[in-house]
Amino acid sequence: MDATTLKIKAARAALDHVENGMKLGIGTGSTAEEFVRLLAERVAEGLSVVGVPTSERTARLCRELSVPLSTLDELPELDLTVDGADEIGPGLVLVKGGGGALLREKIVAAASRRMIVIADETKLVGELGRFPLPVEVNPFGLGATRLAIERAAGRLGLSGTLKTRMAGDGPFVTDGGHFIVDASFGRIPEPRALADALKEIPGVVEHGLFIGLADLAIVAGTDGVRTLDAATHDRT
Ligand SMILES: O=C[C@H](O)[C@H](O)[C@H](O)COP(=O)(O)O
Repeated sequence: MDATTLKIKAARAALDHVENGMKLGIGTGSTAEEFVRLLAERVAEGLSVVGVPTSERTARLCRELSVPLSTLDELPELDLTVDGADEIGPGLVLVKGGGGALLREKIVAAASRRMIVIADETKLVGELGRFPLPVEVNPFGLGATRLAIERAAGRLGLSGTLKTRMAGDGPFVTDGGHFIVDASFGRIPEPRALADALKEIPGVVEHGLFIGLADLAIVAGTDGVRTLDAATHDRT
């Protein structure tokens, strides 16, 4: 079974949690886009929902497919956010931001009563950190911020390459006008400690560690679709 088929299976299972009248946070990335496509089919059949997109890319797709959109200014509290992830670790701690949308994704997830993460089984890991951790930074003082990230990680026993994400000839620029530093630590045994340390650096706008935000993970594999609960990170 190819990755796209698995992403569609996870997205379809998430749709079962969507109810008429819901205010939805809508994630970013290839898996979230499968969810948008399926959601659009249901909307065309009469389902009434309104979505808050987590990126301009997702907003464009929603508009193309006639999924009604709003903003967190109009709807500051959402019922459910459905989004993908780059890694899903124990306790449903996530690494996100491979598509550069982590800041809006985190704001939207935090404004939602529930967050469901959807993924194919390759995203499930025993320990986070194989996927480089995206850190969104202010362009001002980039060099100093990179050094501060390196030192903060070092104090936690972490080392690795930091790369400013590029898009063509220049740095990749997020929807919020920031840069992304991808930090390849290889392993993140203490996500909370790293998250706290990163948040103390003034140039860091946000990081891709999502802790205590996901309630449920729907993970599709060749053996079927599993639902993992945040409390147990186990089959429910
Ligand atoms: O910034 C992007 C997001 O965090 C995505 O949800 C994440 O990168 C997973 O994307 P995909 O479903 O394409 O693997």
